[in-house]
Amino acid sequence: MSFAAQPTASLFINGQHVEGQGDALPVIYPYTGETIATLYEASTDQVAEACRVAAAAQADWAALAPVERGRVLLRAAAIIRERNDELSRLETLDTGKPLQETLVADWESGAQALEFFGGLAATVTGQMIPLGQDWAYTRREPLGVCAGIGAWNYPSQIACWKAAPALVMGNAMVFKPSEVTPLGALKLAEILIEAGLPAGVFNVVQGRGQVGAALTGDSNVAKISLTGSVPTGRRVYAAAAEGIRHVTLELGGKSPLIVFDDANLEDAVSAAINANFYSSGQICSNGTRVFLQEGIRQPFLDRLAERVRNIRMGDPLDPDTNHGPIITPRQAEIIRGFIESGQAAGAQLVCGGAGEGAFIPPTVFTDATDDMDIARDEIFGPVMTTLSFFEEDEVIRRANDTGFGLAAGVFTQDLTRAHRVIGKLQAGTCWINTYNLTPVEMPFGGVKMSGLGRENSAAAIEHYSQLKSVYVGMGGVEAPY
Ligand SMILES: NC(=O)C1=CN([C@@H]2O[C@H](COP(=O)(O)OP(=O)(O)OC[C@H]3O[C@@H](n4cnc5c(N)ncnc54)[C@H](O)[C@@H]3O)[C@@H](O)[C@H]2O)C=CC1
Repeated sequence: MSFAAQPTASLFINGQHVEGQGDALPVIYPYTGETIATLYEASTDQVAEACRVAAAAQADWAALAPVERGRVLLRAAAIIRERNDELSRLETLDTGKPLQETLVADWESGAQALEFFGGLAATVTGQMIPLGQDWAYTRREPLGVCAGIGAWNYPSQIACWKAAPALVMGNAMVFKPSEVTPLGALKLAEILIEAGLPAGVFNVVQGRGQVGAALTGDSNVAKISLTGSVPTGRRVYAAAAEGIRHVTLELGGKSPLIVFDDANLEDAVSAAINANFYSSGQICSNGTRVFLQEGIRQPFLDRLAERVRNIRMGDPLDPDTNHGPIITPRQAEIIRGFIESGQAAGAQLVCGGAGEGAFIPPTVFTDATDDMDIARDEIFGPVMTTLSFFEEDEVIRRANDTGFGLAAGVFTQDLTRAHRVIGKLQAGTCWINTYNLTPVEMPFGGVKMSGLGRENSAAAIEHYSQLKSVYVGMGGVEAPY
């Protein structure tokens, strides 16, 4: 491959590239199955060293004026934009996602987070609380060392979404990307140094689950922010409890997208495509349970099947490709298992199916029922399950009948119904007449099993800081004796 994916070394600690002392971590390009780089996991000692270094660097970083910290992030955002082409190619090699997507959705979204929090830095203030003669004030202070742990579907975006609010509030970070997609975070570390971040404030360790577990349990770590599956979230939460550490959990989902009879058909179909097939369906907030009101059901399915024929599946580096391979053979096998189980349970395929090798085409099921696995479990692949409904109350009840609560969408032209239904849906991130737009200005996160805390927006500031209250005595002090 002409494009060099092999990084200088696997880890980034204290501003230096450092080779990992653990097991090998091959980086496989999902399209060809070719090993494009070999990295090495961090040893337990190296994880501890990264956390120590971060703790040592954090105090001076926190002592800077917020506007100075913000400036570093703004410079990093500018560097990312200058190098977007090169970074997006690397992201495509790391994830297999079409260049058409990575050029606009991955590093660009990361740059927006750095820009947003960089600009917000100087606006974070405390409160002055009058108490008669005395008064109190609050300070919003950093937590210390934050651990970031990422999933493989948006590796660089996830790294930026976690680093930006953490760093701007004066924390240091040790980030562990997914073992499947380790490359982008190393680029972010280099870019932040180039933008003026002091060495040690942002560090990268690599490895599988046990490296994540070591990070989660490190005594220097004050907070863990995980993007991953529910089972991993449960483990991280339990480990965090041991040290009473803060957590943000961005976990999985099985989100409803409800299309009423009066919806704009073309928009609803577009949204359902975006909500199920972008990134080959490997998106946590996807609206994979598409509830269709009986009157719009058939026109919707017909138009969807027609539109899906325009898919261009193939080489992710080809600028015309809009549907890439599945991240790993193992994930493809899991997705195929769900497709088989849907068929065995009696659901009908409108289009798609098992596909071949790394590719699974956009797959749509109809005649599904709420109790089928394809309607209950997160598939994390390009599989849409459509379910029909008649009444508003009925669909709200069925939409909420899940342990997950990440996202939800409603399509209707009836303004009052849109807000009424959204008000009753148990989901952290909702859309009306669109789907899967996650601008940095809007809080993002889930309820129920889909997670805790919020990323993006000013809401994220609260999750990367803590309040100190200061009572100021202005008079004498009385005592009982
Ligand atoms: N809500 C959100 O923002 C998002 C959620 N996700 C969810 O992520 C999942 C897919 O990503 P995967 O990488 O397969 O998830 P995963 O849960 O297998 O792994 C996530 C990360 O956790 C690490 N990890 C594994 N065991 C650990 C442990 N015991 N302690 C600490 N870290 C550990 C992994 O190495 C990886 O870096 C899906 O469920 C998806 O819904 C993905 C993207 C966004």
